[in-house]
Amino acid sequence: MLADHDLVVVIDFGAQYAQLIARRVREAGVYSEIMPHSASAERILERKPAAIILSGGPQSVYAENSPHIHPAIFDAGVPVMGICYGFQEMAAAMGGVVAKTGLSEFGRTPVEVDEAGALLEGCTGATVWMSHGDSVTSAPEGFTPLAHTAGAAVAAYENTTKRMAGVQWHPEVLHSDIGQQVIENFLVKIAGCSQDWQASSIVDEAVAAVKKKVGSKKVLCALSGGVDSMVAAAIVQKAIGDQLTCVYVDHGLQRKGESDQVEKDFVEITGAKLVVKDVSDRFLAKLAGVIDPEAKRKAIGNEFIRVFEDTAREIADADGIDFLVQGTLYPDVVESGGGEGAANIKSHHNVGGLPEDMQFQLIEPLRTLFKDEVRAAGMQLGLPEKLVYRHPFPGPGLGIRIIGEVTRERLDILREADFIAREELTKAGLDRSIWQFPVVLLADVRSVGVQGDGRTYGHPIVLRPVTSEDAMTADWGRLPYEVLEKMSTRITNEVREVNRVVVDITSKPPATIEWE
Ligand SMILES: Nc1ncnc2c1ncn2[C@@H]1O[C@H](COP(=O)(O)OP(=O)(O)OP(=O)(O)O)[C@@H](O)[C@H]1O
Ligand SMILES: O=c1[nH]c(=O)c2[nH+]cn([C@@H]3O[C@H](COP(=O)(O)O)[C@@H](O)[C@H]3O)c2[nH]1
Ligand SMILES: NC(=O)CC[C@H](N)C(=O)O
Ligand SMILES: [Mg+2]
Repeated sequence: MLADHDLVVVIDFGAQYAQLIARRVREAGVYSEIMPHSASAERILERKPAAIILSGGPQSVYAENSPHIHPAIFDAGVPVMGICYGFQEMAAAMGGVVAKTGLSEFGRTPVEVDEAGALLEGCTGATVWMSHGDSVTSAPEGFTPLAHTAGAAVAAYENTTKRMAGVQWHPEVLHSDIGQQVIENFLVKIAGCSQDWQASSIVDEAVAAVKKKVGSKKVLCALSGGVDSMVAAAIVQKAIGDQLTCVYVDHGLQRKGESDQVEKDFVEITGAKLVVKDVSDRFLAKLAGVIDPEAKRKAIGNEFIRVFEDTAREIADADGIDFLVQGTLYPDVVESGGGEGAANIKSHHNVGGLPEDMQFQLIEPLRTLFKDEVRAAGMQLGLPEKLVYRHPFPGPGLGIRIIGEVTRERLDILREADFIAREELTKAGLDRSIWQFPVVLLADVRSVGVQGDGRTYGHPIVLRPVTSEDAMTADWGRLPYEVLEKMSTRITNEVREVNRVVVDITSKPPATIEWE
């Protein structure tokens, strides 16, 4: 398949962003795949890579048992780029010094360019996205240090003779200026790759793969009304038509108006079969007394599957139903610890929250993709823009936006506050500039207020507007003060139990988008 194209191998050291690196390389017109750091040097070199990129990772290169690449990789004459942990790994392997300096940097960081070289050509300074605790304090001999930040004495280096280079920051994330440029500079100027690869249609490949896998069997699709499952369903419907039945689970953790909209919009647009399961009692019973976020996620993930199993039994013919379609995306997989050696950040209900005894074979046509790639596929499939650009909403819904136990009463409070905040966002015309807008109830926190000349002892609501491209990194959304004021006034006036509204101004990292 790749006989005519250069291949860039991304070595995954347990990064949150390995797939994102591969994707940026593909965006630069060079085909790219990921391999685990545990792959042997022979296995990697057998692929005849035109270049290798070493990803970031949670470990420290000098620590015992930290992951390493075989030194043969650095001697093979193949161009290598290191990113974050990979940058530190390359520095250490080539004779530089890596240390914990006590100067961590997380999120937006200004970088000063000392000498642009080939890697940073044309750049004098930039704002980049950092996420590190260790630093390269001295570049290896023969490597030119190119840049520094307040917390990283050497933030970039290159050795054009050896065709090696690296950066401490994350050029693969959207929030780094000159990110794509740095990757392209490495690929083209340092490694000499040809930019002749084009992503063939994601949709056509996925349709063919589903046809082959399913044959004439019946398939169930978990449909949430969100973009991902709608695109997944549309792909499967294109492949196997009315062998498909969609199931929407109304678990009582939805936002106001959500359930009606799913029934109306989806069936109208696709004409697919839809079963709606009204099971809020079941979910609330499973969530009673549960406070730990991971326990909540697992309880919800389990119950989802139990409902799908019940539905499969109800509608199956003699053959039964073996396949379950989910709109899982790559961020769901990697955050659930599904990347090679990746840390478990949170168990997404559809990946890490699935029960161990699940009988279904999963069909997840979007599992290696990111939200904006899915949106592009949705537009290509002819789905309406209004639905394709809906804000994402997590499967566990308001259940992970109530910090504390989930009860009906608390859900009602949050549902109202969320509705007001979203209504004001839409009125202000900001739906497209804000990527997602969680509204969170701090149910176990109370504070004193004065309302109508009397004392109140109510709950705070947190507004969490964010900008992002793919949920892997995010910045806090700068809502205009007038809009925030309107939200705050309306929420405290209209939702009796709330007497305080606060805004979350943290990027991801260090925070995540959701609070649990
Ligand atoms: N209420 C629900 N009923 C049935 N399936 C669901 C429900 N909520 C989530 N799912 C399943 O879990 C998957 C992951 O949920 P997620 O919220 O990430 O995706 P989505 O809802 O399809 O898209 P979006 O990210 O835009 O909300 C969905 O694609 C869908 O397959
Ligand atoms: O379907 C889902 N099931 C889950 O369990 C889940 N947890 C987080 N999210 C969504 O994923 C994106 C990244 O979220 P975080 O920054 O909070 O990890 C954001 O868009 C979140 O809303 C989920 N979606
Ligand atoms: N994001 C990373 O790759 C981090 C690398 C290393 N764990 C550090 O903290 O410096
Ligand atoms: Mg959703």
